[in-house]
Amino acid sequence: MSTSTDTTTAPAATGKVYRIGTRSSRLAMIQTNIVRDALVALNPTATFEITSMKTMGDKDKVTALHSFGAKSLWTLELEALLLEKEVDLIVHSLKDMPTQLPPGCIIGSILEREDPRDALIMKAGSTYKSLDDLPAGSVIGTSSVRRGAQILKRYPHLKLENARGNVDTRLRKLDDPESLYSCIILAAAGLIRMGLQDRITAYLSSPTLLHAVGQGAIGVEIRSEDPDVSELVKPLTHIPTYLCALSERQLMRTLEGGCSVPIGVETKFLGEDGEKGNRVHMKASVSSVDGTQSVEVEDTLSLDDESGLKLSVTRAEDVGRLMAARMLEQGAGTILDAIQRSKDTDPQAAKVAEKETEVEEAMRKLVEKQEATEQ
Ligand SMILES: NCc1[nH]cc(CCC(=O)O)c1CC(=O)O
Repeated sequence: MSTSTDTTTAPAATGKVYRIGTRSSRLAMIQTNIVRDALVALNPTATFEITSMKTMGDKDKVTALHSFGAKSLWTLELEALLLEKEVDLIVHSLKDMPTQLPPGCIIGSILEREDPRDALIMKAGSTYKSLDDLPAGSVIGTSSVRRGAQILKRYPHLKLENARGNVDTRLRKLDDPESLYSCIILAAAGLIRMGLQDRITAYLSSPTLLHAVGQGAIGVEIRSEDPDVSELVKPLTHIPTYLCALSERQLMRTLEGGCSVPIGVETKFLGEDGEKGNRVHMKASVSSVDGTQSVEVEDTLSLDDESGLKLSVTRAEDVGRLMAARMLEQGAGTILDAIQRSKDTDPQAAKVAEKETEVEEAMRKLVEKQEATEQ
């Protein structure tokens, strides 16, 4: 396994040492530095080391894996390091964290969300300003079924083409005069954090495009049996982001039968509002891959339970579960089943299934090893 370690804080004589795991992409490193800087500020005598690595998602160029959202591509090898105590915490884009974490791993903290919207980026030198301006047949670079499905719904005359690679790579491919792309769509959050906000031509949001579950938030994963690290990272949590993220992740958990589907969301924490109490406003959609069918729901729901307990985590998850149930009542199940079937008959499905089996096998070994060390 190729990892690199960089110690930038001088060890304090009495301080503890914590190791932070991350992917090695530029965005992942920027987000890890945000977490480390916040930890250093709160724990000036502790030392934080960063261990970075390439995950399967960084290495594997099989587009189908990504468009199908094969599980744990970005997280599994890092979770192995966590369970083996090679690192004490992992910094992820929350969007890339599966809704089911391996046994022994939990979310320790969710930091304040950057702008969660998607962003439209025109090719360098383009005079077009919005999706509406693009002539029929223009090519949008995206490998995301969520983005593709929602775009096709409103812009059936536009064409989608896969665009793989990290943010810098995708921008380079877009600007290559030889490339087919008129534009690409990326998360605004990544661009903003990388100082590339100048590249954003337009922000996309409902009704055109609902963002991904967890988009724009940073998640910190820790061992479930590590009260010390749990206490360390807890103060980094931004409560409104945390509650919205829990609702979104529960919605996804309830809808997906293990496969990744075009689910879009927009969630807003409305805060303490006198008699109305703490509420969350959620919009959610699920679309067929070609954009011809979709189910959308929207509501404002209370987070205060009957006992008067404020801001309960359980209630946040209930919101997601309830919204998912409403979507299923309105026929989301038919869309989800069709996606599952197309996944099974896709020529690349065998390759995806093979990779998923590999991931599951690796996960099983990891858990077995973990259980053995606990006995
Ligand atoms: N692996 C894709 C990924 N995961 C997180 C981000 C951006 C940051 C975020 O959404 O939190 C991206 C790139 C993108 O969608 O543009």
